[in-house]
Amino acid sequence: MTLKIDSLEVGYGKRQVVKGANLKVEKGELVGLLGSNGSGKSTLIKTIAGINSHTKGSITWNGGTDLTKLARRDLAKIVAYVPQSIGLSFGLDIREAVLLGRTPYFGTRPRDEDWVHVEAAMQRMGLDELGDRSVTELSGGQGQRVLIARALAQDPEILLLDEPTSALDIRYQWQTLEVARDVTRKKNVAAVIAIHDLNQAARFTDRVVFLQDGVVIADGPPADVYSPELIKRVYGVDVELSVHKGFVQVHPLSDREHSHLGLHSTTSALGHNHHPVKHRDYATA
Ligand SMILES: Nc1ncnc2c1ncn2[C@@H]1O[C@H](COP(=O)(O)OP(=O)(O)OP(=O)(O)O)[C@@H](O)[C@H]1O
Repeated sequence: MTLKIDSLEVGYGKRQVVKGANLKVEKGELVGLLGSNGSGKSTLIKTIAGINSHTKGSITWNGGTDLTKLARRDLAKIVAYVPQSIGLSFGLDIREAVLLGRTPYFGTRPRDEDWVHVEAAMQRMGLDELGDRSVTELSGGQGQRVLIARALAQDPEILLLDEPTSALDIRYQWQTLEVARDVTRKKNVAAVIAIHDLNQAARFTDRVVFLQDGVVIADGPPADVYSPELIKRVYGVDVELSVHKGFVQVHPLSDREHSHLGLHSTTSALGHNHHPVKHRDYATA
């Protein structure tokens, strides 16, 4: 089963933002969506989630279901979306806010089964102690964890996470990425995560996709895709790469280090645990 995005075009008014993007995500795969600010990551994710509409191309699931044609309730049984910002409803406690993830499944009243999903999701996100607190009392990071729990309670086939760790402290950043990876694997979910931290993406995702100006310019496992040339092209930053505990890592160079090492060096300066990475070259657009 595959989420397939073909030649997708999305804009705001006359301005095109996603300009013919292609992407495939298999069940059980966590794909990191990378790219500079404004490259179109959120727009792409929101379009898959049915929030933005596209002007051209297609978004299909499982060999032919056109996600853009599904009724909202049916779409919500397949796709869960964790937005960048909080925007939680007033007057709800945390448990009720997480229960919103179950609304596609029940009629007027939640069933026992729905509460089981709610409690499990709250526990996963470390919210079980906070269940009765009002969502209006939460810190930014706690609110973000509620949104992730709501998406987990939804028990989706496709999980879309838009920078879910941006408000979290390091413990919950790692916990969230671990949960995203575990849910993807154990529940066989197709997951896309927009993320800025290249090193966390390398650590937790199966594949990374770089978006530049609304177009996918690189797609593959982080160790194959990351290169100083690509990162310079996307972010305008000189970096060197290393491998730490089996994961490719990116180290931005200061001007001084940069002139010392020379342009586009892949030589690690970080000691025994770090080894230079071979990389592909990408043609400039
Ligand atoms: N609601 C909107 N109306 C008009 N333009 C928008 C809207 N949302 C986003 N844009 C524009 O679309 C472009 C892509 O924005 P988008 O939020 O998709 O980028 P992004 O890659 O997610 O950025 P970031 O890394 O900063 O979150 C930007 O130029 C942005 O100004």
